[in-house]
Amino acid sequence: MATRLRPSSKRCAVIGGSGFLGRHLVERLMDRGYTVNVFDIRQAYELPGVTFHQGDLCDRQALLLALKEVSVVFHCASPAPASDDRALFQRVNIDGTRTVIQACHEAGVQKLILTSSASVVFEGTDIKNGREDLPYAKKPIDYYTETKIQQEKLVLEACSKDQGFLTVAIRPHGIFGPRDPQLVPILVDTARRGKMKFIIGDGSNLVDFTFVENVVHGHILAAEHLKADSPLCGQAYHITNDEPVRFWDFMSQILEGLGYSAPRYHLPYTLVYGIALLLWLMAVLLRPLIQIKPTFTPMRVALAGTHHYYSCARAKKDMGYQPLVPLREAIVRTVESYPHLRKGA
Ligand SMILES: NC(=O)C1=CN([C@@H]2O[C@H](COP(=O)(O)OP(=O)(O)OC[C@H]3O[C@@H](n4cnc5c(N)ncnc54)[C@H](OP(=O)(O)O)[C@@H]3O)[C@@H](O)[C@H]2O)C=CC1
Ligand SMILES: CC(C)=CCC[C@@H](C)[C@H]1CC[C@H]2C3=C(CC[C@]12C)[C@@]1(C)CCC(=O)C[C@@H]1CC3
Repeated sequence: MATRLRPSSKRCAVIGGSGFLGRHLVERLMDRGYTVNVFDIRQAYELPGVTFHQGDLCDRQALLLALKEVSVVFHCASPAPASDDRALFQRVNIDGTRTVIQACHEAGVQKLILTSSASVVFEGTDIKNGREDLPYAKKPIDYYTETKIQQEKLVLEACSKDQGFLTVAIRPHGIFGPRDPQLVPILVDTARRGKMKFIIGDGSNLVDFTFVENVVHGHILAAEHLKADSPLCGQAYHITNDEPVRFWDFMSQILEGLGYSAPRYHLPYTLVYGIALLLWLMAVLLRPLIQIKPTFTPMRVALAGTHHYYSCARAKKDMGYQPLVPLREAIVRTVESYPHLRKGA
């Protein structure tokens, strides 16, 4: 058992602090005068004043070193959804999160803020202005999301005012911004391969895309408002840009901003979904012989062709959340941050 030292309320740890969201969070916390420990499986950068602890969050002893004298823990580590590795999702998101909670108890941590996902309620069919009281998806869209559901339940159930251990879950949706290794790079790669010509469905489906700085703002507000007498204890909060946008308009703005053509031709949703399902089945059947990674998975087609946007009224009411960066400015700043992905670069 580690020796308990008195935690300072401005000393925090960011598990997953080398990742896309984690690094933005670390930078903002530093600006706000926090002392930050980063715990991550890799060290991606160096920042004066930040202490790095490299390790696997499933390793309790390694975690304990990073949580010494820490009062607030942000847990935003996860294997990438695209890794499609069931055993890894189970080990890191479920078993690892149990280890994080246990280590927090042992180190005397007072608050745990989990980065969950709005997709925990998404089953591949329309969600319009979804609130946090929607039930968890019975059939989650993929195994990553299934483990995000279990992870969120573990963290919220661990909230105990009696033990002085308070927890809250932030559910962002479609995070984007500078240094994102997913959204813009996938989009540009698809365009460069000549596959961004088609709009799935009629193109009117609304989706939340959330600028990374707004997601960070939601996390810090949650940490600062999480108190024993506050409504945040053991609750989940949607954090979005609060400006649902047509999925295909958003994609087109990013593509055109980087010099690529926007998709123009429409394909029926059911047709594309059916083809994606078929390709996915073939990939599964052929897996022992050859590894195929189709661009059009059923999950991606569902994300691209349905409405999925969420209300953040609860976050506004309980923690005074308002997005700091509007969508238009966020898109411009994102496009400008990827000069190497411009057409012809
Ligand atoms: N990006 C998005 O649109 C959304 C993300 N989220 C959630 O936000 C969080 C952050 O996502 P994002 O920043 O995009 O992801 P990243 O992959 O950029 O960051 C996650 C970080 O966690 C690290 N990590 C993975 N496994 C472990 C482990 N066992 N021990 C320690 N560190 C580990 C990763 O290392 P490595 O890269 O080597 O794996 C990476 O540095 C995640 O929980 C994700 O589920 C929720 C909704 C939307
Ligand atoms: C709102 C939300 C949850 C976004 C998450 C990010 C990714 C899942 C998307 C980022 C780029 C998207 C994309 C497609 C699907 C969803 C993304 C991967 C397509 C593969 C959908 C089918 C196409 O026609 C091409 C798209 C490329 C970009």
